[in-house]
Amino acid sequence: MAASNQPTYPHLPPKLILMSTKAYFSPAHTINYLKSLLDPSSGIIPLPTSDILFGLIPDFLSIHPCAAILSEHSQSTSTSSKHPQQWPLHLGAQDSFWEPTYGAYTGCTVPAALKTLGITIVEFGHAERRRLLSETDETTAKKAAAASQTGLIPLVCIGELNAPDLQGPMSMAVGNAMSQLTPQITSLLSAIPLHAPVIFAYEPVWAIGAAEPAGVEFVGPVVQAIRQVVGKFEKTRGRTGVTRVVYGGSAGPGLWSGRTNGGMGLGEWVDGMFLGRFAHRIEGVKDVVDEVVGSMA
Ligand SMILES: O=C(CO)COP(=O)(O)O
Repeated sequence: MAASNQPTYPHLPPKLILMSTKAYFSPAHTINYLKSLLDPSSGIIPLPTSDILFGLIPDFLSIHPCAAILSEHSQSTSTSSKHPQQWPLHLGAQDSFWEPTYGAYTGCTVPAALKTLGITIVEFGHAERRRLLSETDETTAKKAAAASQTGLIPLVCIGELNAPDLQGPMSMAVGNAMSQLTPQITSLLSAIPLHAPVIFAYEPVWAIGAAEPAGVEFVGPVVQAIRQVVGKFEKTRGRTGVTRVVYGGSAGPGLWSGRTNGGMGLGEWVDGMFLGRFAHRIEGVKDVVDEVVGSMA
């Protein structure tokens, strides 16, 4: 019987807490940061990994030593499986090339190489890459397709450019955002295998690197509309893969639970959080983890 060349994918739990260090840290800093996350005194690890995916997405130079640390950590704490999916946190990459495997692609990192290190998630289409490197929906979809074909989970950033006008009707604000988000979603879903899992990171471009995240009263209905676009695609095109939607853009402690937002918690709307600057302090990560775990009790 011919071997199936359909890739298998890591389990995608219902809740996700993801952190990207972008290019903020030196490799030595990232290694110390990872060690702090893993240190029992931080009170973060272990998490119930079948319910929550906790993931760190470091820069490319730091990936190899981070993978070695995680592999060693899981060997010292477990007598059973040492598979990367049993590591205390998932390791992601901030990009990969649109060819799935090795070749003459100077300066590129192919998904096959990432997979050998235990990487499970690859981020694509971040607003910073779209702005600084002219990445488009098309290149994002091509890259995500190559990662999907390799059995990695694409984490695809989508977002509208301008802040909404909240003086007018909310339906209009959401509609304006969706006019930019819908093609970002459908071009991506059209490129990956129908059974491939995907994580969409809804990151309103105007809310990245800001003092405050976008308001829950706006993000909630936008995320609902994103899910409708995905649902329609599933119905009309036969998509069966799991889709999760997380929020990023100045996300930090208090947002999930609503503690800092008059009780309106984002946790009711999204499947997870994608942290940037507010993960730089280990205590901030611990706060967010506690909020997510607390909401699942
Ligand atoms: O872009 C982000 C995550 O990808 C969020 O970054 P900030 O939290 O720094 O806004």
